[in-house]
Amino acid sequence: MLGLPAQITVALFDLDGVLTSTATVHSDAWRRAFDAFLAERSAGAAGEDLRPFTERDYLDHVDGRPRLDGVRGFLASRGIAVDDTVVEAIAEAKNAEFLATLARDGVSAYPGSVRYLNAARAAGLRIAVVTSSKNGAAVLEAAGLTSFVEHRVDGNTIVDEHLRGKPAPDSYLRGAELMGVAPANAAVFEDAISGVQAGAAGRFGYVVGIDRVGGSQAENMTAAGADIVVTDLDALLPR
Ligand SMILES: O=P(O)(O)OC[C@H]1O[C@@H](O)[C@H](O)[C@@H](O)[C@@H]1O
Repeated sequence: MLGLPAQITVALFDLDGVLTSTATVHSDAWRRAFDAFLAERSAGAAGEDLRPFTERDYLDHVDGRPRLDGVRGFLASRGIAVDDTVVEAIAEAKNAEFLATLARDGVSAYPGSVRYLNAARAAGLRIAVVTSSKNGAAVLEAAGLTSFVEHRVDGNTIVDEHLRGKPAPDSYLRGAELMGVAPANAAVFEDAISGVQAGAAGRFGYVVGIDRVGGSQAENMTAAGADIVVTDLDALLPR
């Protein structure tokens, strides 16, 4: 059904970059927050790489991961050690940037994803959202997608329930549990390598990679465990 194996009864969708075009809003907010930090730290300790934040940095260290994991992962990749107060300050600066853009520009859902959600609902495929973002509820609401979703696991659930963030499978496993199905009966839809890794680690029945960036992303998704890679969910709908 809908491009998925017959045993799949539940669809677990990541949100930013899968259903809504907010991955770039996150990525821009991160760039502004990290670049302000890097510029200010111009006289860093030896071995620190203080060059500006790049799209590659986002994809490798931040994309799909909970907010604080993203800060820690990126700083570690640059050889920068800071205490928790600094980690939290960068995270807060990023969130302020993200919320400001959201308030200014709103949120748009990918038309192909909305078509897929409607087709899924019509076909009786049950729907949950599994996102690392603490802004998941607000983004779903702003995009007009809340009513499609039976359960939501988000960045707040991850903190409250002490789950490990993606690339660990915990948040997806919690999604399947809330939906009352085994991982083998659920499909994971992801645009981040960390999320594809989470789907593969949880032994989900099918892992769909959505390549929104091009370049080597599709190849990297396959290597991370995606069963199929498409550039839009539309590609899974009957022609
Ligand atoms: O800062 P938030 O809204 O809690 O989001 C955390 C992460 O959520 C993920 O969904 C995004 O892919 C990341 O870019 C983002 O950093």
